[in-house]
Amino acid sequence: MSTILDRIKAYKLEDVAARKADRSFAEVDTAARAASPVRPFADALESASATGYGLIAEIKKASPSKGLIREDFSPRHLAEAYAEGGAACLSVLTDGPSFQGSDAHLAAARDAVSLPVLRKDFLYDPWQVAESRALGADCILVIMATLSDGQASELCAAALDYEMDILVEVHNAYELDRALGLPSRLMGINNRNLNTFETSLDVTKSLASSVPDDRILVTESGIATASDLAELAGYRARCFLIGESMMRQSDVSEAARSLLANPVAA
Ligand SMILES: O=P(O)(O)OC[C@@H](O)[C@@H](O)c1c[nH]c2ccccc12
Repeated sequence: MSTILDRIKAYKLEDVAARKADRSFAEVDTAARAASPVRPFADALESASATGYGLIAEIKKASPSKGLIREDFSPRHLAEAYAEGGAACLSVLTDGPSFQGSDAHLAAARDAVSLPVLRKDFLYDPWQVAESRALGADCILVIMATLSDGQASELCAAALDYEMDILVEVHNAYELDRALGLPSRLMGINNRNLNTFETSLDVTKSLASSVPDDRILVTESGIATASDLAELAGYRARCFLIGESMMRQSDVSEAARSLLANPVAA
């Protein structure tokens, strides 16, 4: 049976082939090298989480499991509101078919603020890393659940060549073990299984102790309340990637601010 992730991968590979046919690597690489300078993503999380929490606030309109999440959707205004609420970094969905995202959302959000930005999409080909940088992205996502070790290494090498940061994302011990061979400072534990879209904070609780101390642990998905953050902080997570629960509130500044208000001591 094909899973949600299988379906996404199938259309994404077609989409990438079409984009590559349209624009040579040389062209996109030139645009990447001329783009607005990289903003340090991992550094921003490291410094925010030294005393408080490091929040990666996500701009996401819809998802495959929930459908439309937020009607009133201006990436520029949302970026400003998140920055004002204390987010350290932004994450912007650029996938259209499943998340109603777009490349323009990322460009608009990044242009509105000075925060570093993660391109939240499904990357398979170094060409997409160049494209991400050309759009202004400061960090890419490397999803172990959908990549071979070789593909993951290639994506990381391309990101490092542009001096971008890399958020490697894992969901189980096997993926974590593979991810530890990659040159990334950021280790994301996705609480959501991308094949079934089932979400449980227990995923972070069970994997966190296997993440070496020299990696910045980021817990991702399904996080809704200040007590979720406090509970996960008990498993040494101090950086949080949060979308839906804030996107569902009318005042996203206040949503971010209240999650960050009372961090447990580091
Ligand atoms: O909206 P949530 O449950 O707070 O989750 C945010 C983020 O972790 C989630 O959007 C995500 C994590 N990894 C992904 C990979 C692809 C698409 C989306 C994601």
